[in-house]
Amino acid sequence: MTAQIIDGKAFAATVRAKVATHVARLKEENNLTPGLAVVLVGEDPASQVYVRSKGKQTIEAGMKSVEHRLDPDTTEDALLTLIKQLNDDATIHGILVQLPLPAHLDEDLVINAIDPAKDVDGFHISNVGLLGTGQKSMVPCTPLGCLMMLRDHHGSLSGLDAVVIGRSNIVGKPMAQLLLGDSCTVTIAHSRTKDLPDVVRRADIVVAAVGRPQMVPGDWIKPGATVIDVGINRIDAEGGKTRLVGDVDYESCAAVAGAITPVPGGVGPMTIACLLANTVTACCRANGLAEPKDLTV
Ligand SMILES: NC(=O)C1=CN([C@@H]2O[C@H](COP(=O)(O)OP(=O)(O)OC[C@H]3O[C@@H](n4cnc5c(N)ncnc54)[C@H](OP(=O)(O)O)[C@@H]3O)[C@@H](O)[C@H]2O)C=CC1
Ligand SMILES: Nc1nc(=O)c2c([nH]1)NC[C@@H]1CN(c3ccc(C(=O)N[C@@H](CCC(=O)O)C(=O)O)cc3)C=[N+]21
Repeated sequence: MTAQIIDGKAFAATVRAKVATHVARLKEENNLTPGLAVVLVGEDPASQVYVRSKGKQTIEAGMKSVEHRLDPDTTEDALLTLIKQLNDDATIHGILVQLPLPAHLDEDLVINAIDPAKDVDGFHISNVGLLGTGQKSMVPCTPLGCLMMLRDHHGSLSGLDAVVIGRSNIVGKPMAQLLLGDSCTVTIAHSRTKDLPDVVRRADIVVAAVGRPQMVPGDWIKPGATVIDVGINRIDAEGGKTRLVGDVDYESCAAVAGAITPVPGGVGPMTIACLLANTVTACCRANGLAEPKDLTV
């Protein structure tokens, strides 16, 4: 079997077009412009690329984009002061602090200082708790993008066996919550999991969020399964160049899977589209307006 390619890049473009429609409507009817602030501490080159493309796509959707690039040695107090300013700024509806932060900054403390209503990443403890109990929250962008592609491909996910490889707070755990919410039977695997190949072989849905280039080979995949590759890894390529690969070995997995997301062009673009969608949702909630129903389902 050769897997169907799930085109995250094209899907994300349709989400961004809907976002742009809602942004235009908010401007026209309510004189509102959704605003997103991105905070980057330090000079990690990969992070700078993400921040640039988030900023560009935010503006293309008609929204306000604000970027704060801070020195790598920024103090916790200075960062918390900036977050308070953004919390108090009525023109800013979404705040994203790029992770990971430099080691001298307490990530939990910083994330939990963001107003949960503006926490478009969905990482604040209050949003994590709401998601875990099935209540309305801000849903983390990467898992949300994965869920949208899965629902689009499968229709119902009810009763399917899903394995999430990785248990980070930003991808693995919220991904598992969303799959459980859609009535999958969910297994969360991690670095201590026994017999990972056997665990993965049982899955109808495999979500790989490990951070290890091409770690999952095709012979771990049940024939016909759906493979969602969250990994973004830059590896050396021929001619002294580099290229992006995921956490699964694309060629061998695509030969057995029923469907697979590519890297690049899969989960990454959906993450940014969901970030814009969450910002529109936050803007509507902040102004007591009905929130769009067609953005993230
Ligand atoms: N496309 C996108 O939009 C995004 C992509 N990413 C990418 O997704 C990947 C994962 O990111 P993130 O969740 O932040 O990473 P983390 O490093 O925070 O978590 C990695 C997880 O993988 C597990 N793991 C590591 N090695 C193994 C192994 N050999 N076998 C099984 N499990 C293992 C770890 O287990 P343990 O807990 O036991 O250590 C951990 O739970 C990265 O490539 C990252 O770049 C991340 C965010 C967004
Ligand atoms: N608070 C926070 N929220 C995040 O959502 C967050 C973060 N911190 N830290 C870093 C990770 C990583 N991440 C990506 C988003 C989009 C692409 C993306 O669009 N990738 C393109 C390729 C980009 C390229 O060519 O470099 C693709 O996969 O097609 C990748 C990675 C969000 N993250």
